[in-house]
Amino acid sequence: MLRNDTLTPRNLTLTPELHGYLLDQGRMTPDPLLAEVIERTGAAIPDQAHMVVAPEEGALLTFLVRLLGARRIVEVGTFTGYSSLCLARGLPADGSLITCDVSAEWTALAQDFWARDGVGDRIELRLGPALDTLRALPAEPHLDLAFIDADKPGYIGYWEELVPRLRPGALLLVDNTLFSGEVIAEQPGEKAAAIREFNAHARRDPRVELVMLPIADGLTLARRLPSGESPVR
Ligand SMILES: C[S@@+](CC[C@H](N)C(=O)[O-])C[C@H]1O[C@@H](n2cnc3c(N)ncnc32)[C@H](O)[C@@H]1O
Repeated sequence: MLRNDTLTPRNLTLTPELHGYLLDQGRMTPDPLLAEVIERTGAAIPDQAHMVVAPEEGALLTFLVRLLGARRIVEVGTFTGYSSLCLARGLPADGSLITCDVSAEWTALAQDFWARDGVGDRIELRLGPALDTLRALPAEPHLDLAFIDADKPGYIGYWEELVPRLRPGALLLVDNTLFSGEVIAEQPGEKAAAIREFNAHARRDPRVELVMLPIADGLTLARRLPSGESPVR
């Protein structure tokens, strides 16, 4: 068994300059519409603007949708629509994204951006507590990808509704799973404690295999195992 102190973290501190280089060289710099989402969110909702996913994470969402050839997606946590745009842009013309939120005010901004991007017809906004929306979805496995990025104490409930609805091989992505590093604090705050409980819950789940990436605030990728397939680890 490898001791923890023999594992050297390889992660870099991203200075603004290095972050700019990463976005540029990875072709992940927000295009004018995505940049406008960031700017208008900052102007309209300055206290909450940090909730928009990072540009590199948004680019990864589009990439994964395309990689999987995903056609049916569910998102929990719309806000002003940045991640929805990234997900919808990866969909084929007949693909669909259902996105859940409780705020009519914040998602009004999102709807404007989607329409202007030409992906509005692929996105269905469902307003109301996400748990109710997820419970109303068909129970059988039909989703190719799902993304959780909403209230942290709700994560386990969202996971439990989404995992059975994933097709074999489908991906469930979960945001903020390192929660600014607070997940390992001795006395984590309420949200970090909820994420820690969620992480332990996901880690024990035999229906999926997992990786956790230190991108942005931490992103967990869970792949629904086809029946008879064992996790690689
Ligand atoms: C972190 S933000 C989502 C950010 C978004 N993914 C983006 O890239 O801009 C979380 C969102 O979850 C929504 N939310 C909070 N509690 C919710 C609930 N119980 N059901 C549905 N949405 C909820 C909030 O209104 C907020 O817009």
